[in-house]
Amino acid sequence: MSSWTSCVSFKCGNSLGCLNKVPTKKTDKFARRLSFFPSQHVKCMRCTLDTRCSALKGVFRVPASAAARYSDFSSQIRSVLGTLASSVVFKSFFLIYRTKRCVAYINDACCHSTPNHHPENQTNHTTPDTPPNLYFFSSNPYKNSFNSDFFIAPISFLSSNMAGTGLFAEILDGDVYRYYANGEWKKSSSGKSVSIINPTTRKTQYKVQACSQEEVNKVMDLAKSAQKLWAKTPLWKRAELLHKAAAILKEHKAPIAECLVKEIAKPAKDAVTEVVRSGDLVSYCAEEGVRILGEGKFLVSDSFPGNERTKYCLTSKIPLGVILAIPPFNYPVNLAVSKIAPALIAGNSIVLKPPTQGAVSALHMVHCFHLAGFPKGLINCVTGKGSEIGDFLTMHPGVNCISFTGGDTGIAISKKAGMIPLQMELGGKDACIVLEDADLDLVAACIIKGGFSYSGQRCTAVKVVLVMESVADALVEKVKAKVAKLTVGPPEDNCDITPVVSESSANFIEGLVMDAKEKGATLCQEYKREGNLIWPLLLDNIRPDMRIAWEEPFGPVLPVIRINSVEEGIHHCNASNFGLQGSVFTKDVNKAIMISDAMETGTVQINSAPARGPDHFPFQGIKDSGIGSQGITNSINMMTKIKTTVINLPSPSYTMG
Ligand SMILES: NC(=O)C1=CN([C@@H]2O[C@H](COP(=O)(O)OP(=O)(O)OC[C@H]3O[C@@H](n4cnc5c(N)ncnc54)[C@H](OP(=O)(O)O)[C@@H]3O)[C@@H](O)[C@H]2O)C=CC1
Ligand SMILES: O=C(O)[C@H](O)COP(=O)(O)O
Repeated sequence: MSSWTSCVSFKCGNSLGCLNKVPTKKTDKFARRLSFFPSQHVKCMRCTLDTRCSALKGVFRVPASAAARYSDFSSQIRSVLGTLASSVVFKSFFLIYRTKRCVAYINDACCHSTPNHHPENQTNHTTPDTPPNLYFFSSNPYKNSFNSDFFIAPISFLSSNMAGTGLFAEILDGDVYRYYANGEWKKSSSGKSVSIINPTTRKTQYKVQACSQEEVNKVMDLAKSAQKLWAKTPLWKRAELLHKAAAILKEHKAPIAECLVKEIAKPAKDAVTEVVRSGDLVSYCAEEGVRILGEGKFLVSDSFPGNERTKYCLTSKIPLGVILAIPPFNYPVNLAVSKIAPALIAGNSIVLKPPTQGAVSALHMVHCFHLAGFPKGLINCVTGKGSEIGDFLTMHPGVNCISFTGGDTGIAISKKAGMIPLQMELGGKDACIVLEDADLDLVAACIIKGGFSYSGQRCTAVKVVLVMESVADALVEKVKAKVAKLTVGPPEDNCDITPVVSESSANFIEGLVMDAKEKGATLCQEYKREGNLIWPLLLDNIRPDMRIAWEEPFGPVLPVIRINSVEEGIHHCNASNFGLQGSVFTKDVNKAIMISDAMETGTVQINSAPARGPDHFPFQGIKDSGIGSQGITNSINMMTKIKTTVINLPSPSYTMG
């Protein structure tokens, strides 16, 4: 059976100007109306990232194996459109219906060339590679020049826009995504899969292979052999491949972003940003690697007391071997490439274990590296639940270094791992100390961006505000006004606040809110939750006996503690078991430096919210927030070891050195 996935797609764009405003909810309803498709065969792949009025707004995918059943759907789709037309909310479909030119093409490989020069219609609409049963239905917004209301979209149009199709089709086996080993996409012999739940719909969105321990063993062997050859590959060639991977990644930002929207409910625009940022990180890493790995050290012996210059010491950085990379759900692409790219440029191989929520985004990203042409076995990606294969991976004797980002799991890993270098980026309770002289408008803006972007699910999110009592009322009012403007809803609609990653996460956040409420906190907004969606909430008058004063909610709820002195703020910050980032807002630079010195965190931001980026800045946590430092340069260095060669001379030489 061909691995092609057949498609039924529609556009709700036309040249009459109303369609860009059609809320995506309507496309969902439209999907449901197509009830003649059994639900297991239909996935609504809303494609709202592209805001052109003519952009593809919805695609229904039908497995090739089931496609034959729908060969008579043309008349049915017409009748669905007819029904929809009776409803004013389906304005766009109404317009389409009124034209009565609704056409569906079935197995139609005929050519509808597009004479006009609009960029969208530049592609050749001949479909010689059309797989059997490719159904495509779409309105043509440029009917004046095209002289028809519908056209067959080229395969390439779909390929570059949808997860698991076109170039990405080979990573999917039926409805389960494959894992990647030895340069091939594979099905696990375990016969088991792991479901990925869409945080918005709370239904299974994707499935990935549950890799077995035997498969992990095999992957480790492959990675070990591939690394030996890769270490002998010239640095410029390693860099060249990384640049290629970066370009492919950025070119395919749309399907990867689509996965991020579906798997982790990242707002669509932020999802695209994550992919682009990741491509940039990979390129920067290639350049930085060429610079810093191209240099070594030359030492002479006579600088140490009692020595003549009879020894020349050459130092260089060599790879560690196999790097195990484990990123968290919230940046499954960016925090994966921040480990993969430094590892590869430094001559290491990679075994990636993506987070379950985010695994499909990561698999698409890995495919971009595959397409770039890296040697077989150098990059591998095993999927499965961390709770099931995590220990086996982290304690595997084939692993030479672990680069992990996540929560307390990292503390447990550090206790179990062998004598290998560890890079741990863990949780945080990033405090924001606000002094009396601070620019409160700036503070309020930073608190909103820092505390609520991606619904607070960032390790660097502002997680507690420590504000001087004298300005607390004014600040709380300003933040409240901004919270009221945050949009709440599905990630497809680019809302500011989207559902948190899981029901258990939402329950945990709710527990923190209820604890604070019972102990007398002031809820500045009404607490509201629907499924995994929690409305943004500012909690004022938080006291140290409340859990939320210390625990990391990883959600859109932000505690405010009123303080009476700077020392009180510093004390609260330092009493935390976390030490990732902190920030201080004041116009007095001397005070800012003093406070920065006193805060026991890896980074202090002066007059801005905590942030990891730009990605070449050093990034580290102390205490329970981590071990070691990230950031491109530090990660490359961390993934190497120093090798020295000493040339012993028969007699002192002062000609060199
Ligand atoms: N300091 C930093 O840079 C950052 C820290 N974080 C922190 O991460 C947390 C949220 O991320 P989240 O993904 O929930 O974190 P988790 O610690 O739950 O998971 C992180 C990764 O570890 C895997 N994992 C789970 N159990 C094991 C195990 N026994 N052995 C090995 N790997 C395992 C997970 O896989 P699976 O999904 O299959 O369980 C996932 O890939 C927050 O605390 C946040 O602060 C997040 C981003 C950045
Ligand atoms: O995982 C996280 O939370 C990221 O490290 C945050 O990155 P950012 O601060 O650059 O968004």
